[in-house]
Amino acid sequence: MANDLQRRDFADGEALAPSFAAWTAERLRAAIAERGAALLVVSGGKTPERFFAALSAEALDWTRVAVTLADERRVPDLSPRSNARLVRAALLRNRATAAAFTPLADARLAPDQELAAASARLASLPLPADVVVLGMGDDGHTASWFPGAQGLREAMDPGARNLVAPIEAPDAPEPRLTLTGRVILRARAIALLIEGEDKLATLAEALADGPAEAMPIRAVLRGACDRLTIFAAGSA
Ligand SMILES: O=C(O)[C@H](O)[C@@H](O)[C@H](O)[C@H](O)COP(=O)(O)O
Repeated sequence: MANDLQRRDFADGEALAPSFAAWTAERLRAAIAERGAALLVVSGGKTPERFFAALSAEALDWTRVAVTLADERRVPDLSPRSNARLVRAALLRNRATAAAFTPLADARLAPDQELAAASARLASLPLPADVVVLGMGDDGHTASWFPGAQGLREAMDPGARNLVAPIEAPDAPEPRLTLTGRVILRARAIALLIEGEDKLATLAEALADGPAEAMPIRAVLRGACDRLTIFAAGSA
């Protein structure tokens, strides 16, 4: 139930980042202690950069941490819109240099081959994910679960047949790959990172009644509420 959601509020993104990094690191340490490995799934976009910087400095056995992406745009590796590029530049540094990063997309391949390769790479990771970090767009999308996307219902399904799904949506500037509900909604812990008044308003709207297809973040708010923590800041 939405009322049971765990939520931590901060004045701004600068105050949020170190607490969120400490929270994430604690879960990764616990996973390593429990099963000798940890899987961290992160989102791209603009918001997580400060969090990535704080997390990269956390002391933990990064050699045992696998990192992958919740979604990726179908762009060349060096494109400023590549989420892999952001992760390499902002997270895989300092202590986190030792983590093993598995990118999702490979825009050099034909779409079918790219999807097959991404699915095989995902299947080789130590699932279930210990922490999935999600963002949210102003339209209520999360990962690449966009309103109006073809195949959205299957992508959001915790029982989805596949771990990875291709997404094309009217509001997504380029084709994408996204993890499905089978990975995201079955994670041990999920964190939703929300910064700015506009996104807080979008979140309030998503918490109200309405179809998940209209605001896909609802699939997370409803389908993983027992494992979800919202990290929210009024300004970036
Ligand atoms: O690759 C992506 O676009 C994301 O994974 C996406 O789901 C993102 O988290 C939101 O769009 C928020 O993005 P911003 O942080 O840029 O607002």
